[in-house]
Amino acid sequence: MAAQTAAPGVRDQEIAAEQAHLDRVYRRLEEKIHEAEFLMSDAAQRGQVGTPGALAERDAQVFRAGVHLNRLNSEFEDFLFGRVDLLAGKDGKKGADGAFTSVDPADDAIREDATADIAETLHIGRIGVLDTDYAPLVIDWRAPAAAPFYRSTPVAPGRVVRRRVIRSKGRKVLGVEDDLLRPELTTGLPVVGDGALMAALGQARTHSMRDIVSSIQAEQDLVIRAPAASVTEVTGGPGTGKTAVALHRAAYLLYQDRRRYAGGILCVSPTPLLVAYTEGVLPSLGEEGQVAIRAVGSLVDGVSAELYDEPAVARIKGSLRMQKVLRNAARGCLDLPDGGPGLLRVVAFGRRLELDAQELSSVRQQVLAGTAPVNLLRPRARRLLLDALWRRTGRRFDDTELAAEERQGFDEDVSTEPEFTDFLDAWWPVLAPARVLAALADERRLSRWARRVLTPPEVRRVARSLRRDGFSVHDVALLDELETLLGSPPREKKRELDPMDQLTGLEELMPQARGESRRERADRLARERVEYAHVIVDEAQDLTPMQWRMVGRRGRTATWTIVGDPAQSSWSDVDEAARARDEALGNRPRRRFTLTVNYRNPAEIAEVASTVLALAMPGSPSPRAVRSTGVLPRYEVAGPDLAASVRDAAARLLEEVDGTVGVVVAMNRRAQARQWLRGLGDRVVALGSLEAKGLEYDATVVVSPAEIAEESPAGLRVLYVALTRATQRLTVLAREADLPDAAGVPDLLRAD
Ligand SMILES: Nc1ncnc2c1ncn2[C@@H]1O[C@H](COP(=O)(O)OP(=O)(O)OP(=O)(O)O)[C@@H](O)[C@H]1O
Repeated sequence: MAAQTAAPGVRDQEIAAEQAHLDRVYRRLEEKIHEAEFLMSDAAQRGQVGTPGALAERDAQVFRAGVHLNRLNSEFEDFLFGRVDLLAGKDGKKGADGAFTSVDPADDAIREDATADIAETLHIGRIGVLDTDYAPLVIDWRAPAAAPFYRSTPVAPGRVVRRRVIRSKGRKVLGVEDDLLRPELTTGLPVVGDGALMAALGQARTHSMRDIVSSIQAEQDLVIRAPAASVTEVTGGPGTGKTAVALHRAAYLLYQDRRRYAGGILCVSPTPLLVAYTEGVLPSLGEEGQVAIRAVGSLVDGVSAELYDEPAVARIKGSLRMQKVLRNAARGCLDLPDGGPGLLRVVAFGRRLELDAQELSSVRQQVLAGTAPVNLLRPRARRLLLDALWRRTGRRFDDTELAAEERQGFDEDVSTEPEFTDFLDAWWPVLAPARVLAALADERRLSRWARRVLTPPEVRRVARSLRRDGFSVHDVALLDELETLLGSPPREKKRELDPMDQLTGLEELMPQARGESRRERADRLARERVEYAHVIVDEAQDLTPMQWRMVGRRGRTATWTIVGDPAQSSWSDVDEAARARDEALGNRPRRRFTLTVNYRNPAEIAEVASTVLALAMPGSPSPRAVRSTGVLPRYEVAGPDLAASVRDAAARLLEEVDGTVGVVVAMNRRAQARQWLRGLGDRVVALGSLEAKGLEYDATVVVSPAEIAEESPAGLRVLYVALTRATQRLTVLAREADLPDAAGVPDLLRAD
């Protein structure tokens, strides 16, 4: 992109000009904080009165003031980050935010001698700020008028002559980076710096993802602002910004239609590590509370699974075949232990009444003929037992009224007898999903429930995996499926949200009224919520069919944003997963986008990765790396002491980069690798290959590509993920199994 560096004096002048603008913005913000504080305390008093009339007075102005107050108090690092200088617009109409919305320049905006005047200058920031005369001092990055800041390119610049990114800390402007989008014009605008994108990409990484609000690129902006209808599907290779775009889209949707998304946005992430890495992005965009970011192993209330099944087990547990097994198990569990009690004996009308095993079994069959969830069939089981006992009394009445009265008395007497209630509890217990899943750990039982669905070796494997302590990531989808099959007995009614709160969002602004922090409130809402208004799925290629069913249940009426890359899929049966995904999304129309530029890896690393991509998914295009560092990947062959070789490679990278180092090993070496790196500090982390999903580091060590590739049928794709995590440097450590050549390059990574 065109950029040229101006003389230092000009740079200082430009920084001073932006400083003057920022000072003005802060003065205005202080006034607004003052106003907002007054309005909020006034609203709180009305809120305590609690009459509908008083509540209704919490109008949109209060809401906006409160949003400002909350956000302003969040102390943004770079509150004001952008500026565009624009030619006169085509129709000259102003939008709701006071800025011209036309994208094309007016016919006479450019004179014949290629000179032009700047007609409008807009500053872009994390929230909008209007001056006292309603002129926009700062435009919210999500407003339509801010789109040219992101969308214009030198090929299609529209009205934008110069785009500027402003770097500031607190209230001080530190620097500016300009892109000149119409270098052919003479406008008198100075251009400073080498462009914002490169400055952002070159920064050292930490263990938290940063927002990209000041350098969103045109193809990304189209996704972020895509209309919310139905399903937005985004594919793109590693580092193309899919995760970043998905998170910015959540913030955008909330800005566009806060009322609709009061129903919550769920963002499903593959691992807890990726949740921890990304969860700071939305608060930095001024959004917190409405978006729940959850690992796929934490979607079921009260469960947080971090164990991984071996690939062969994961493959079975994730497949749709488990539906049938679980259905059998949910019903079969009623017979535990040992077929359940075999005799019901009660006393009524002074007589002993009994139902033997055979009669009980026929009652059970009759009840199970219904399709309702097992726990919800309990009242029917109770009724049919009473019917059978009543028949045992042999009573007959000609008078139907009398018969009904007698029968009612009988039911009341019998059903409150401890003999009857204890029997019912044992014979038709309220089943919890965890109990049913635990029952599958018994191989004999499982083979009964899995007859003609799983092979005997598969039964053995699954049963064995369920005998260890704790749940695996794949168990969680099974628990959720069981929850549906079993049904929850009616729970205590939750407090209804005050509809007025939802209208004005006041609860979000004043959580202190309930004595809870914003974070506590977000957690509480997430727990109470079972369905969401919008569901974002990150790394969607990894969801197994059973996981798609689980996620689908949380967004039955939602709109969706789904981001992923088939070439990074660690799931072996890609077609089965695609079918389950179609089922979860139904026949909602889909809008598809592809991202093509790799912002993470320098070209030198991307090239090595593309060698593996050609093996993992022949014919799949590699994204284009946006920059090159001139630093080639380093190839080393591990000595007999693998631990020492890994440690040395990591230590060397720690000296070479300022930020983080990730060491990626095959899953079964995870625990070992943590030990190897002990004492090297918290800039370095050890990761199992599946845990590396979505993460990035300044430098990475990939230990034995062959070991990673051979771990599972999807191993080559997992290796592709491992090789694409570094922003600056990559060391590949080969072992014997990698068949390294004389230069240490493993067989799998050789281009020939
Ligand atoms: N427009 C941009 N400006 C600055 N940085 C960007 C931009 N787009 C992406 N990045 C950076 O590139 C890196 C990769 O982005 P992200 O993790 O969202 O990619 P991804 O497509 O999800 O990758 P993967 O498929 O490997 O998980 C991140 O550091 C992100 O901040």
